Amino acid sequence: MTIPMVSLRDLRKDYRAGSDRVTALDGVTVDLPAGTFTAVMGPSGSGKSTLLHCAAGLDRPTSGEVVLDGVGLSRLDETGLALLRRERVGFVFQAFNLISSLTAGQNVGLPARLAGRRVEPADLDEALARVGLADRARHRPIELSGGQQQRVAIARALLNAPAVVFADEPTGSLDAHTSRQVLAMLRDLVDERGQTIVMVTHDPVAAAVADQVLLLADGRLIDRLDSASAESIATRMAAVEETC
Ligand SMILES: Nc1ncnc2c1ncn2[C@@H]1O[C@H](COP(=O)(O)OP(=O)(O)OP(=O)(O)O)[C@@H](O)[C@H]1O
Repeated sequence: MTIPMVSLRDLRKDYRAGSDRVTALDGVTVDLPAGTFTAVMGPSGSGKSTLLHCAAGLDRPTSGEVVLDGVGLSRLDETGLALLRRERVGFVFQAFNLISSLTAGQNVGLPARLAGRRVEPADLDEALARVGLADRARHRPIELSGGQQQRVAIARALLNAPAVVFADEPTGSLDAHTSRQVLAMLRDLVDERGQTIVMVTHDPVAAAVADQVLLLADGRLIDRLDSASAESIATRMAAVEETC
């Protein structure tokens, strides 16, 4: 039996804006097995980012439970959550969020240094080598292409050997060719290192790289596609958009 790396149990998230209440997640239950690549798709406002944020311990659900790498997040206080995010979770965002005055290597090591940890140069070199940028450690972000900058951000996310990497539209600001390279690299991390990845995307081509695609609509998990092609994902998405 495959052990889930991330379990979402009846996850619900309500936001209050004045007297209005928005239900962003409406009872999502799903297991994401270790060493698999999951894409989260759905129309705008369907709850994708909310799901990612709750699953990663960046936000707390209104009710329900997240179990990440065996740890129930509801029993952690804010310090515990911050520690879990730092030690067990890697983040990759659409905007690469690199510091322009620092080299690629320094960017990769920055979160660990800020957390007060000593970072060995060999670990930085290895993290950059893993994303194919061994020869770019001393380059600043402006001297790197968009795809290379995103790979630096991925190396940064991998430095602590996180249990799960959460990626929010990681290819959203890349062209099709560069996007394919970054996706292929994420796929390799899953296949060769057993990394667990959860990625929010609007792009069926990106989602097709995943092992499973979770489809959200109105905060509910309405479908799960396994090893689906970009065409079948696009067709299913179009049908969902039509009914929304
Ligand atoms: N901080 C907030 N306060 C109030 N409502 C919010 C807040 N964050 C999200 N929402 C609402 O919750 C719902 C889900 O939002 P979410 O950002 O998770 O959707 P999404 O699927 O990621 O959308 P998109 O694809 O457009 O980024 C939306 O109706 C949104 O307006």
